[in-house]
Amino acid sequence: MTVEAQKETLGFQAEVKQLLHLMVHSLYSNREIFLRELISNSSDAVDKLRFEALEKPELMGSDSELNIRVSIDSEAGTLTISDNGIGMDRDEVINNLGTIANSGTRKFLENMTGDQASDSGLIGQFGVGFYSSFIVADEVKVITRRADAAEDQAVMWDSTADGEFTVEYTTRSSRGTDIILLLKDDQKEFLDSWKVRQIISKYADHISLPVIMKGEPELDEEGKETKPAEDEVINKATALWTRSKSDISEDEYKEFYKHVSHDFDEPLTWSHNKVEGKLEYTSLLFLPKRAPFDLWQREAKHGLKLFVQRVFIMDDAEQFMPTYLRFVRGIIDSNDLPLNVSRELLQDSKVIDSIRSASTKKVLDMMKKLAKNQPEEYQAFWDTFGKVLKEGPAEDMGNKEKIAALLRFASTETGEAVQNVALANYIERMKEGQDKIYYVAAESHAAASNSPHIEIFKKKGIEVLLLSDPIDEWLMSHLTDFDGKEIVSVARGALDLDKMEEEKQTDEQKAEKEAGKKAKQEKFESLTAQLTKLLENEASEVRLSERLTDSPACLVADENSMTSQMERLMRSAGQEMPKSKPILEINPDHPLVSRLQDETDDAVMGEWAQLLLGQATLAEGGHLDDPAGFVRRMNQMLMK
Ligand SMILES: Nc1ncnc2c1ncn2[C@@H]1O[C@H](COP(=O)(O)OP(=O)(O)OP(=O)(O)O)[C@@H](O)[C@H]1O
Repeated sequence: MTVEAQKETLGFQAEVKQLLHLMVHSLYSNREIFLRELISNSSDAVDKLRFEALEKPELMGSDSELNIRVSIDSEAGTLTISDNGIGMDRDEVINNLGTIANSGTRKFLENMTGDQASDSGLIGQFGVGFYSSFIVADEVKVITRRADAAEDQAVMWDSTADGEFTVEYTTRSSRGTDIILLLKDDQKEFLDSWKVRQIISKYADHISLPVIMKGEPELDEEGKETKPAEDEVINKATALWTRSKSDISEDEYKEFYKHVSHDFDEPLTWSHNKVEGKLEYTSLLFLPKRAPFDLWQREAKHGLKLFVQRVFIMDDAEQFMPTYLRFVRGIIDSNDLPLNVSRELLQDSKVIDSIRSASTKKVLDMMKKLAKNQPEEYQAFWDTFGKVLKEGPAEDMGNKEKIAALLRFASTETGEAVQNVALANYIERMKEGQDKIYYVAAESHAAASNSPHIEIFKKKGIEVLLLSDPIDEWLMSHLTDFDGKEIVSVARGALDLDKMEEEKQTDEQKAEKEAGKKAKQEKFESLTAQLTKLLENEASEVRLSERLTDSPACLVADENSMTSQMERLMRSAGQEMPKSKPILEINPDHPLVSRLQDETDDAVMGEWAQLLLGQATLAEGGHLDDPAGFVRRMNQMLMK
């Protein structure tokens, strides 16, 4: 059958042009990676073929020796990477090699500033893939025939990266893809067979497919060929995870990570496990160093690569990792799942549940080990992924204690905004008689560390964890204790700090203190009652505070209700929330409050009540319902 070529010229999507330009300029110093990317694509294409051939063996046909071939034509100045994988049809060629399908990547590119220096740093954050060919080539031709194509029908794609590409029909004798690179004048080093071999061993040892090159022919003294060149397999060509751990070098693990994750950077650490017994599977799990650009996008893909008996089944099998570990990359190779397993089947399978639960534990253990043995690396990891890990206690009750041990917080003890205090550190430093872990949550670190709620804690030298990530209140609502110690907000309920001291006190001292407290209560009884009445629409109660030393007033939540910080969060997340009434606590030792004792004018008292409430709201980062009214009252009082 002859097919008309039907040649058409198409423009690259704007983002592709941007990407090409940026890539050629920013990856120049690392240009040999184009070979890694192309071999990686070929390996994926062969994986896809194997998978599709499970159902349709005719796709494999007689050409079942799957491999990748790299060939050099010094005269033509071309380097060609060929595979006998799945191939592409015309539509696939146009979509895959002319646009960027991933909406996350597109959005990411839209955010580029156009400033080469700062954008260069960003480019490594997502896989550069096929387009990296243009770092070394002036022109790239792709000839590809899909495994299910009619007869020898193939497609040729051709571009010089000048904003356009052409596609036309052509022929290819068998299924698969050739990527033909016409090397730039100053990139002829990639025509050197020795150099290319070196790069292949460096980047492709972990790939299970053989990467083949032609060797040199044997010549006699006169230069006549006595034995033709033979095929040589350049890489180790066994799936890395099937090899024994002691055989695999650190560099091989690192390269494998780059292959599965499309990350440019090395991984932080990894865990390679062969599980035998009731279930048989291998897992190889990596913690990345750097957050992927789409860590916070809901639709972002995540999960592990799934293999069944060495056959690639799918990417992004998110069923193997809980959402709070969505940054983990790697593979699972199971011997127990059927080869025709589908995403739907993964949803409810006992095998998946056990692999997921064991792998989750492995990851948590890997983090624990990192925290213990390489605290600096762990800190960097925490700074990058801590906010994600904080989703853990709510999502995974079973591992709550393990996750809690991995959490890090800012604290009054360090005086810094860095989150580097573990709950275990806190417990070690607890005061004699202290049985609770205290925290304050606010909108910013500054608001937390200057919060009136922690004044008494500072005075008594009791450590308070300072929480200011939006997720913190949510986290704490699921993390009510650690290592047998209750975790409590200093902005909720009554404080019982006195109990701590009471143990050391004589009965007389206790009685004296109790009497002092009682006297104060009585002295201020009518004031608190009057204020409670005046603020009946805004506060559930006005009472004397035990937490304040410097500020005149603060708001506290009742033992069972949400703190105002939590309410604000829920509202900003679009939740309808009835406004709950907080308790207003006033400081009997503050001059402003003692002066109020003498106030006789009811109207003035009303203004004072509003001022106290207003400043307590502001001090914890809240918003006033009537800010102009507050300013007016304040100015009035100042003038007096
Ligand atoms: N050798 C090949 N055989 C078949 N399809 C291929 C081949 N090379 C590329 N493709 C197709 O083109 C698509 C785009 O490739 P490209 O390398 O740009 O991105 P990717 O591999 O999807 O991801 P990344 O950019 O992270 O590498 C691939 O997803 C694949 O569908």
